[in-house]
Amino acid sequence: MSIITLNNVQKSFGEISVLNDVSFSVDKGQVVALIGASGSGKSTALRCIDRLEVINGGSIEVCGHRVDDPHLDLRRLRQDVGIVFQSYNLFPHLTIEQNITLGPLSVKKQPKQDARRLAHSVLEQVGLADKAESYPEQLSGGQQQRAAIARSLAMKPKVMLFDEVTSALDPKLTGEVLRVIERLAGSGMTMIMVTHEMNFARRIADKVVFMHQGRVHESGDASILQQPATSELQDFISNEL
Ligand SMILES: Nc1ncnc2c1ncn2[C@@H]1O[C@H](COP(=O)(O)OP(=O)(O)OP(=O)(O)O)[C@@H](O)[C@H]1O
Repeated sequence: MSIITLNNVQKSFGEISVLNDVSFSVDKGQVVALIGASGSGKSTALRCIDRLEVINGGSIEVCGHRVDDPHLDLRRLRQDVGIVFQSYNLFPHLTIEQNITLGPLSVKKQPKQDARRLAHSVLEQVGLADKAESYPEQLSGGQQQRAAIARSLAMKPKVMLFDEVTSALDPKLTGEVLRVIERLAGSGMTMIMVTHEMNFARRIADKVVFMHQGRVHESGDASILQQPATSELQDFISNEL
């Protein structure tokens, strides 16, 4: 059963058409790798799913929310959809625990004790149980990114969107973050990840969506990375490896 559906999505910035007739769906529990060259529209597609961008045509449905509906309840959408970016966006003046409890306290109005308990459980999940009292600047990039993932998880999202979350990290820190994402995928979380980590995509993606010039050019299970049907995907993979 699909939990995310994009149907003929169009998105332009002024005169520039960035997404053309983009359609794909994600089933509950599926891990989707969204791949493609720089500028092919991957981040824009992800941002449209969370209504950080408003689409110009087509439709998007996520966890039962019609994202293109002008009367969409944004707060409810954002509770169901967690999104993590390349830049961790943690508040520098708050401890890791305070960063994580902010959403549960202010959006979900959870009692403080419950929010703290939750923070410790999600920090444990990402291997940062001992960093609750630290400030972001005291953490490595990989640790900050894992804290950002924990912050998203504290909102108990039904789906997670990852936008090139390891692009700013060196290989060792990248590995730490990918292991957290892999564990999350193993626990049944539905996710879309925009990634340039082809080996990672090959290992954990149930479905690969290859974008080229604002269109879904090829999609299928991870075997398309081994045997691409189109020369564009073939070229892309050769350049990435
Ligand atoms: N807010 C914006 N205003 C104008 N143009 C934009 C905006 N956001 C994205 N674009 C343009 O849309 C196109 C697609 O960008 P997008 O970031 O979605 O690509 P991408 O595939 O994620 O690339 P990358 O791998 O480099 O992040 C690019 O040409 C970009 O310049």
